[in-house]
Amino acid sequence: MFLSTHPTQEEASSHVASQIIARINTFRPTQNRKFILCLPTGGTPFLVYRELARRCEEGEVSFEHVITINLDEYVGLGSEHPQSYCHFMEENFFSKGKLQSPNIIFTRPFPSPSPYHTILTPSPVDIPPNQSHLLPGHPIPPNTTPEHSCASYESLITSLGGIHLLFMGIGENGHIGFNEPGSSFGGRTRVIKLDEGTRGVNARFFDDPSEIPTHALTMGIGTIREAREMIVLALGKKKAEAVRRAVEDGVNHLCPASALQLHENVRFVTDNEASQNLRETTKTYLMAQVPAEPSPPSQDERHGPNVTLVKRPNRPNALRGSSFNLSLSPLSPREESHQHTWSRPPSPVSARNKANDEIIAVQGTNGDQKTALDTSKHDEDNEPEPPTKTLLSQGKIKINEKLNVKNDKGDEDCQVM
Ligand SMILES: N[C@@H]1[C@@H](O)[C@H](O)[C@@H](COP(=O)(O)O)O[C@@H]1O
Repeated sequence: MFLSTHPTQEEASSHVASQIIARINTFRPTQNRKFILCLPTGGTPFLVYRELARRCEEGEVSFEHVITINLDEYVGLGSEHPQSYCHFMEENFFSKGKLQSPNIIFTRPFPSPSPYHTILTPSPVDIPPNQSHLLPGHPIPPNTTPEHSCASYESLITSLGGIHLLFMGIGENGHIGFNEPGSSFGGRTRVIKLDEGTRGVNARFFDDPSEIPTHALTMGIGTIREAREMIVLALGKKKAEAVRRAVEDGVNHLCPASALQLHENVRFVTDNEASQNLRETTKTYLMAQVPAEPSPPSQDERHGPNVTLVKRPNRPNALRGSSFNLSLSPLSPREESHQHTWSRPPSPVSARNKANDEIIAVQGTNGDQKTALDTSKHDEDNEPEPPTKTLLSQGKIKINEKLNVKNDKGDEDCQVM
């Protein structure tokens, strides 16, 4: 565990944004080698998202080859609800509040009365919409259950080869994601009943207290701990005791964040207020542990030696660097309400673990829904290529792309419609 403390919330948030950007740029993600980034919601990450969007707009980082996976979601709040985490992500990061209409449909749940009447323009964050994944809080996709959605989310993470960087906050009671005190350290993505304390703390976001959900979907602590690297941001004196318990107390189930003490690559980032309960010796030693930063590639290196840097045009995300075309036909109200990124029951899973890489290949079909995964090897670094293409064919969305994948009969180069 490492610790990085900063005088203000702005400086701590900027540091986290810098860390995320450095990891993405050092990784040098490509179309066939995506960077898998897990993201949180809540009040804490707000400034980080603002900073990431600003620096993306300035060309310091691109999310074109980043896949995002969110930590948690309330049960019962539709994507149009302003307090759903889906809505939060659209408003604060994916589209930065610039929602207009019409024409483009998105494969992630979308906070608009009608998904196909909404377009993002012109967002500085260049992440293609089909590369953002959230747990479906409401409505639960057809022919499935919340438990199935959770199992599917686990399969998704596995199919992507695991999470490279997991960024999250911490609850006042020490929760991570929505893993409340008492949660198993080996827990997987699941439905959880919210602690009354958490509901009380989060009541500040709701006009009507009766709307505060009683349950949530959350990645489990076991799922979280499998991320290769984690950044935990804690801001303000209300988090000081949770930070102290997570960092200085023994590892115990009543403080879920204390499980992170056992992970070898976790960085707590705080402002001075959030670290005020830590002993000076703790700060001294954990801050001394911060590893030297690998120098990220320059912009020229990232874009290749023969490419002239051009500021990205001001046009909708979905049209920017998109690798496939979406053709639309109007959806019935029922279909509209089921446009979830992740909406099918778990596929048959075949897994192979190579060394400690946790790269697992998944292949499966389910009726007309297909999961197509590219499991080809990646030459660079002799690492297996993480599967990068998880495509859902659902409702009236047609995905037209030649894929170098195998279908359930083993045929290669199939077309998913
Ligand atoms: N489920 C979320 C967590 O993901 C978040 O990290 C934590 C802190 O929230 P905040 O940042 O608003 O203090 O609690 C929320 O309820």
